[in-house]
Amino acid sequence: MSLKGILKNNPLRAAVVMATYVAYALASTISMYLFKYAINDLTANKWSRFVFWLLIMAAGGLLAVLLHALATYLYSKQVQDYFHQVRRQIMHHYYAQGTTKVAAMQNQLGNNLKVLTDDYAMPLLQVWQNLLSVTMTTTALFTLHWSLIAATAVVVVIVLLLPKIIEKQMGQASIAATKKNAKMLDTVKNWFAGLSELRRYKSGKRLNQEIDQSSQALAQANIAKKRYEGVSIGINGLGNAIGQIGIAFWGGILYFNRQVSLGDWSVGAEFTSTIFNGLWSIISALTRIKSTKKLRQEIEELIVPVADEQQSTNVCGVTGKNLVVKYDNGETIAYPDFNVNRGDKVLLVGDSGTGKSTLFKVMLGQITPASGELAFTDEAGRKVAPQEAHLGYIAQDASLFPDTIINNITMFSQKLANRVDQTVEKVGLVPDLAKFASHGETVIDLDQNNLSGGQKQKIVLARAEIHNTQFLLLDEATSAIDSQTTNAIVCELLNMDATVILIAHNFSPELVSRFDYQIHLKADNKEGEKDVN
Ligand SMILES: Nc1ncnc2c1ncn2[C@@H]1O[C@H](COP(=O)(O)OP(=O)(O)OP(=O)(O)O)[C@@H](O)[C@H]1O
Repeated sequence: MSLKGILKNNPLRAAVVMATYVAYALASTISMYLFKYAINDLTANKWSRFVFWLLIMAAGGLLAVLLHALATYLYSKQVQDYFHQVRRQIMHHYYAQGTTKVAAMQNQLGNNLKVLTDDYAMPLLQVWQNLLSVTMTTTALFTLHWSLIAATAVVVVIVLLLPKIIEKQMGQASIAATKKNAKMLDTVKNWFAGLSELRRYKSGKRLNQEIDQSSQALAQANIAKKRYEGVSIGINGLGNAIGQIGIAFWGGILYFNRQVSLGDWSVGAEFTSTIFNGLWSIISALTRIKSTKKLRQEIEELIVPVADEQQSTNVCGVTGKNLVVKYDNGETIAYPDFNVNRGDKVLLVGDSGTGKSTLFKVMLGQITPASGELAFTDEAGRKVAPQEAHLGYIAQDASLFPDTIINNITMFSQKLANRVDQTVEKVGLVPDLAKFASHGETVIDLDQNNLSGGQKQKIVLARAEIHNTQFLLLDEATSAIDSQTTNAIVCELLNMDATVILIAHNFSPELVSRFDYQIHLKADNKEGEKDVN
């Protein structure tokens, strides 16, 4: 996130924007300069010449307004195009990293880019615009009397030093406000995810408390930010006012000593005012730009090109040796050694809390074991590094997307469209689809929740089936499906070539006996054993 990035996004348009602002500054400075002649002609009673100068000034002013509007429009386009790219890169970063931090992502894509538009991109423009008008006005002022420049320079140094007083606090306040905003989004996400439960148990009070707390913290952070902004504006304004009055006074002395004309004095005062307003504007813009430094660094880290998804290899088997997982809270789970071969159908059992889901997380690379070894093998029996292993994972709460049921099964791959009918039959989804007017083309409405838990699970099972996943981990993936359909689905799974490891409770002994063997985790010493059927 940088000025270079904004300019490079469309170099030609950037050049036009800069040039248009130069033309704008030139037009407005010249029309201001002409006022000197208007005043001098007015004091010399030359009425028609006075009107002539005013008309020329009006034309210059109009031209300046048009140029300004055009340049501002083009610059906004430039910035929005750049931010569009940045958003894309951030999304790609999160996708490639496989992040699940939704609130952080929302904050980066929404709030933070808005802050950067207001406090970085627009202030940059403010700096450029005012830099031009200060430079041109200073040159014009020099033509009136050299000492006006010297006096201006003295006051400028004072004006430049003043904002240092508040700069650090401004930056900290800005960061605090963004952090509190992220916290607020997180709280909303975490608590509203369970809204129906909170309503069921009439726990609205607690929800209010939580939202209230983060909302208050955010409000306070925003107030603090505004307070520092206010103080900063006050300090700059004070310097500006002192400067203008001082220079007008000096111009007055020059006029009384007959060193400048009345026209010079009045235009000089106007120029000084432009210089101070311009400097004030540059300083406040720079202060705002500086306050976004950390935020820009954060975004910069998100937009550095990241490698595309890692190449993954289909795996068929897995072995675990002396595996131990340690959670931060000290919870330690030691696993029995296991060796799952290609095509094995394995039931992972054990009491609640013995570490079944944790073992899946280790296999999926979400948790790194404290010790021991986990190794995957591909079709040819070659070892595959865990980070490269391609596994199918089906959890209790199915991941669905707001698109058609068919697209949720094929995961948007047109190549698989011709196998959808056969697949939905295998997972028992046909009677469910018949209930919808648009059948497989029914769009899944994540807000309205137009599918039952069982239907969702069947869709995800169909997804794994149609993609011919060779290694399937199922964590209570049929918990919401009736027992008859579960039996049918499990039988279907057991007939597949794929290696299947399944966690399930309450399977009938008959169904259990169809698996090749069980890996049994035990609670007491967290050491388990393998029971072969
Ligand atoms: N993120 C975590 N931080 C700390 N401890 C955790 C975490 N996740 C799980 N645990 C603990 O690890 C142990 C195993 O949890 P896990 O979810 O793997 O059990 P499980 O056998 O799948 O249970 P269930 O059958 O109830 O789903 C539990 O005691 C749990 O409290």
